[in-house]
Amino acid sequence: MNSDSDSAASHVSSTPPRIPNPKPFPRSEHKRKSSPKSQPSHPPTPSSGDPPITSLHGVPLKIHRSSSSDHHRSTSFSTLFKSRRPAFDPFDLQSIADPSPPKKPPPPDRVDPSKLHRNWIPSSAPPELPQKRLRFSSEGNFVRLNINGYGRRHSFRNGRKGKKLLRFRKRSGKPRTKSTGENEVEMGCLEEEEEEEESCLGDFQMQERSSGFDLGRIEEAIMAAREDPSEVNLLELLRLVYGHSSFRDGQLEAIQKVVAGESTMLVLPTGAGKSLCYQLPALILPGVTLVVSPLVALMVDQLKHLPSVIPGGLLSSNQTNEEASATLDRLREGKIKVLFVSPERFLNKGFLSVFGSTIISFVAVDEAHCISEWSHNFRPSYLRLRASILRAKLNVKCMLAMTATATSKTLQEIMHALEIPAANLIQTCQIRDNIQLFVISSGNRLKDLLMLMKSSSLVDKQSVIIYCKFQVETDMVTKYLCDNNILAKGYHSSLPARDRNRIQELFCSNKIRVVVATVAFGMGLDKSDVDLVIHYSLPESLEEYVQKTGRAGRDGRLSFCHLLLDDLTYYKLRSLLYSDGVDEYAINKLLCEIFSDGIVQDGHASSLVKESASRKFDMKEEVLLTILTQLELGDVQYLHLLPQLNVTCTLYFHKTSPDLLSKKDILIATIMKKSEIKQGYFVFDIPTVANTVGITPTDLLNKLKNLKFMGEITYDLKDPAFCFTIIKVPDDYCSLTSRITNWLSEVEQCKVQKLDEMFHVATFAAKECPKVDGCFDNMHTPCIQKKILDYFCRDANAPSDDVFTKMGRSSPFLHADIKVFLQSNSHVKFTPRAIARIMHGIPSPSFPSATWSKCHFWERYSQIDFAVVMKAATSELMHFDRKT
Ligand SMILES: Nc1ncnc2c1ncn2[C@@H]1O[C@H](COP(=O)(O)OP(=O)(O)OP(=O)(O)O)[C@@H](O)[C@H]1O
Repeated sequence: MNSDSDSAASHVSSTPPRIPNPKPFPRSEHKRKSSPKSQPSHPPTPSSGDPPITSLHGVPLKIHRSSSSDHHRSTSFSTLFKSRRPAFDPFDLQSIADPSPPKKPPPPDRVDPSKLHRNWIPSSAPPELPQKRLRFSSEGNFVRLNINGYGRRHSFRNGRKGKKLLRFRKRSGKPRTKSTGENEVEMGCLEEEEEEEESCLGDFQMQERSSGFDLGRIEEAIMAAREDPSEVNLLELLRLVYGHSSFRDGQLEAIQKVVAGESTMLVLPTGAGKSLCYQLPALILPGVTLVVSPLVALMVDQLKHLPSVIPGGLLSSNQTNEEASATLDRLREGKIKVLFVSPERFLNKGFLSVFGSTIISFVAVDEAHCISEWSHNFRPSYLRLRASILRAKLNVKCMLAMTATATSKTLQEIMHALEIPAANLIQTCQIRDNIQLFVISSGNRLKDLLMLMKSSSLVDKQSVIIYCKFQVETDMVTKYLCDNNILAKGYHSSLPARDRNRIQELFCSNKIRVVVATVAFGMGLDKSDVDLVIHYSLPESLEEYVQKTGRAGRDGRLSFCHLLLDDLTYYKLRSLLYSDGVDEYAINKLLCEIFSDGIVQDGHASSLVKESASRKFDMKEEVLLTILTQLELGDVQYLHLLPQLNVTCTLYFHKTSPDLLSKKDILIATIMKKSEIKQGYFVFDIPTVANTVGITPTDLLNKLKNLKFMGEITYDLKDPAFCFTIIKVPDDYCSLTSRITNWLSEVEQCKVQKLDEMFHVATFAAKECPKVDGCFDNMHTPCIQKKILDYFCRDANAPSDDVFTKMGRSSPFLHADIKVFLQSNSHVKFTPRAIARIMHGIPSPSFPSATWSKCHFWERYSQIDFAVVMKAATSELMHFDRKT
């Protein structure tokens, strides 16, 4: 069964698996075709279009640049914008929404770039014209005011700020070219860049004139707030940059703390304005601000919505080398003030070293609950975000952790990891009081949904999101509504990015009224007037419930959230929570494989091919990654994770014969020695060859890329793998195994408990609420809010109550059925967990649903507690005699 998710790397995420390979920069066909990433399938010919790549401290970079002006052009916004421009087709959106013949649009490539937001992500969405947005209209080149405290700058025609700018520069500790007349001297030194720069300045001044805004005032306000972050000074900056007249709850306090360099924990409800709390300090403080975000889509969205006076950039694992190196170039040139990074980036030594002497003013951790395994959405890669690590590697002293939903236990863990003092917790109520909460106990959710949508109180709601758990459900509900004359669009992560963007755009511009979506919809969605959210499926935790209901009423108007409660969904979700569990013996086997060499060899790279390891140990790839991350970041560091790679390489020679080339190149000689010949081609394992030559697998790949660029070779890569180097071999495998097993099972238990609590709250509202104190009919805002408050504020260290569960504790036929199942599959080796999964209808890597869902017992015991089925399976396996 397909489910959507916001996570690729969290087996402990209560949200389903992430959008497969989300593309931060969907590009035009033209560009895609010429992408160096697309490998020819059979023996490919060398492509002269591929740029030569090398690495700087492990960060892939282009090596060939014809001149510094070329270089500048390749990284400037306007060039990036122009090069991606053809992909954008704003009028296509129009044509969908508006059946009347479209007015003839101006050709896309003639759209005036000066009207585009500098943080606009080309081709992912149409450019928003400045006058349509709340943002201040001084879109453009504010970076040239040198608010970063480093980099080049211009003398402005308004002739302001020369002295202050000079002072920033001294503070940032960057070398200067000359001690006097700095602006003129620097511009003189950079003649080749002058032309481009001047034209940008022209755009900038044109915008400045058209907006009638004096940018000097922003700069003055920044200076004033930097020197004295008083409410008055910060309000002035807020007004100038955002046009808002006051701070919302929690914002001022958070901003003041961060500007003062104090690490802060900020818990504000969805849509309450958390972004502002890192954007304003980023603008005020000298240096770069890193914003860590779990999702590429979220980063892209946040980058797009950065006010243009805050130049931003993005680095994620899914970027092409060109995109990453363009961003790094801009970073080095001081053209980035806020850099969005995925947590995986902290794996990469090259990434860490790229900052060099750049000051990082603070690190903002968005969706900070992902740090805690007790949250509803833990991500192993967030384990890297520890104050000690950030301090040691990046000299970062101040952290801002932000989340919309976290229990006391989760908060405690985040604050511990990021060393945030208890006094610096800023928290407001996690659910906004303009949302009315309804629960309907439903025997037939489809019918009830239709009745709801046609009810007189909801029929006029203009903006509706219906959340489903599974993609198939999304499609089915959409069709049902359409068949019943309610126009709706389905949205899930399997839709092409272009369609997803289009639906989101049309929804945001009120051209689609109803979207039926999985959790993939809503990440970073900043639509203020959603007036109805319907949970077609039970959320997996109160955190998820709060987060999704928070999509409604962001404009403060009264909005409505309905939950359709049915027991079958609860059973299904509860079963699925057991799909990540692992047995102690499987972890032991995995550890033996990871440490199979038994010794530590400096810099020696090992790998674990994801698919085969996953099948061999019957563990999902996400679980494997979690265990590896624990081995890196637990109490003892056993290994160091390297970037993930495709490790099997098939080589094709083109210009020079293999023998001749191997005489000239030691790498080719080693490859030939270490290769197997398959169908006449050399096939080798990248880490093995890299270890023999004494380089890292990433460096080896870069060398191959160079040879490819020279036309000597082409190659195919396959077998995605986790790569790592061993730092320490465990002294005691048994205790390490049991520690990891216990930890994973506690995490699993925690997730089950969260679902039980959600179900309990919904069931109470639907069936037990005495309907006093404001609750009536299906409206249960008071009682649900009270329970949510209890849940989030519960003492972190108090033993958790045994939450009521509806799961059956026994069944008269369970043992007999397991016996029959074992007899009819006597040729297969089962573990108790594997049997229990089949009885609950949960697929696993070794027992996929394609094979096992045909079995008579598949899902038969999904209403009996998983632990009970597993216990019965253990007992039957012990007594099972394969010969009978
Ligand atoms: N002080 C303010 N006054 C008026 N509007 C504000 C203020 N602060 C933020 N906003 C607006 O509130 C909206 C939501 O802000 P933002 O996206 O930062 O919320 P968020 O808390 O990050 O939400 P989410 O949890 O969904 O990411 C934005 O449109 C923003 O412009």
